[in-house]
Amino acid sequence: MKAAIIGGGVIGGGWAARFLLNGWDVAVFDPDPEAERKIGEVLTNARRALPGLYETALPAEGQLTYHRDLAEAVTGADWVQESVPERLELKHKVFADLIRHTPDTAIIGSSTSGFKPSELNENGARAIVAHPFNPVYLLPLIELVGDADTCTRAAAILSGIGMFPLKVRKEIDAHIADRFLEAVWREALWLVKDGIATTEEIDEAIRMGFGLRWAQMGLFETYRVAGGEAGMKHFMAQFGPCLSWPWTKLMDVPEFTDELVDLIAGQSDAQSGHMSIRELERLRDDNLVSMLRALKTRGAGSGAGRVIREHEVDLWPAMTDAVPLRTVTRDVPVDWTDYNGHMNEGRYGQVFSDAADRIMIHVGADAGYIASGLSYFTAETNIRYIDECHAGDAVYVDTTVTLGEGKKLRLWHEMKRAIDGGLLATCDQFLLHVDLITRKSCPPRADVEARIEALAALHAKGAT
Ligand SMILES: NC(=O)C1=CN([C@@H]2O[C@H](COP(=O)(O)OP(=O)(O)OC[C@H]3O[C@@H](n4cnc5c(N)ncnc54)[C@H](O)[C@@H]3O)[C@@H](O)[C@H]2O)C=CC1
Ligand SMILES: C[N+](C)(C)CC(=O)CC(=O)[O-]
Repeated sequence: MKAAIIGGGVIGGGWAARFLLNGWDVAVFDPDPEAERKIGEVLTNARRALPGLYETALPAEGQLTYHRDLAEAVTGADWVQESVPERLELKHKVFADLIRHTPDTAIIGSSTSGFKPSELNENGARAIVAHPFNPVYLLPLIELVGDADTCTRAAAILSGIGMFPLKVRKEIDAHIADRFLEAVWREALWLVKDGIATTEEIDEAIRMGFGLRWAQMGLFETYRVAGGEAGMKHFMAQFGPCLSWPWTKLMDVPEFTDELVDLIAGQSDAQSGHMSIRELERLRDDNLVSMLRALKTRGAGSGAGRVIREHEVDLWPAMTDAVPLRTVTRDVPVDWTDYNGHMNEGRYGQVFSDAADRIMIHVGADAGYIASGLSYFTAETNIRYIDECHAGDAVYVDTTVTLGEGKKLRLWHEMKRAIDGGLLATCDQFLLHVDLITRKSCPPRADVEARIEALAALHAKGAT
């Protein structure tokens, strides 16, 4: 599959990374001579962050090309994403070119933050709004607005690259999410202009409190809980009247005078000017990866964590009866490294535990089997740490079944670096089959026992 990225700035660069790291070929058209360097830097950050969201490897990267000619960039494209600056006349000019050269089968998406499809298509273009959020390679939300059939096709494609398509029912200026962002931005500008708070104090008010709530429950679920046992009706009765008290400046927007711009830019420099934009991006990405990974862990996942869990299901490679078995292929996430600058020892246990889980699934001791009250417990592990590995390293685990006899299962795992096959760690792991009700060891179900014994016999014969 091929994506053409028209405009490779902050958002176009993020789109290029999202498609490329999900295995698409990407062609970029941007007249800025600096575009290639900027996209290269965005890609370096994306490669470090995105694969770490998953417990298994993403597809092999596609091919990235840069083009001086728009027609060449869109040739053979399945998706064309316009991300030029937010000026309607510029978008119209770009669409006029795109309509002439884009294959009829390709979807044309616009990253516009606020224009409606009817405005974008005034001159006969056929674009839909596909509005992403920065950083496009990490945040799943994508607002789709426009022709219903095209949006349905678009949603399937975007789900396939790990995004969360939200179809907007009716076109409206600034779609859904930017209506909120504008409201918050407007209030924040007033608070700075009126000398009530600095940029830093406003950021603290968000990140120390409601910002954390919003990432996992949104607005309405959070307020339902805030209504206590009496719920949403009580919450609305108590806080509804505040809307007409002066708790908000409503639609009144402060004028962007030079004085206000200098005030805000100056405070922002004092707050964050000690870090470069790329450093701030890496800090943001590391925090987002940690938060998104945390949101994956409960049940089927919460909020954006659920989207990553669902995407991951399609990424697991099928397992065959090879000897040894390739049980893990993954990248080391940024939050797995410690003060020594390498993967923490505890995480090796996680990797080998994941490898054992894959063996269990392979022999039929899967989620249904566990729900039936049977499982395996690890009774002993002996890990040897042989070489260091770091955030972003691609690694894999090869596993041999060294014993499969009744309730006893013994596994030998070798964790290796993907780039050169270098041995990173080994693990000798002994597991016992258990009854989850009595919490005592017991023989496996006959079919699982037969699979384990067959695997052990095959592995005893040696590598295929
Ligand atoms: N920056 C943000 O936070 C977000 C921006 N957006 C939307 O994404 C779009 C792009 O915004 P940014 O990436 O922030 O802007 P940007 O200024 O970072 O990048 C725009 C890029 O378009 C290129 N460009 C200009 N004219 C062009 C042309 N005729 N053909 C091809 N490329 C051209 C520029 O050289 C530049 O690299 C806008 O519609 C914006 O509303 C959407 C979500 C978030
Ligand atoms: C500021 N903005 C309107 C361009 C923001 C967006 O459109 C989405 C985002 O990433 O915040």
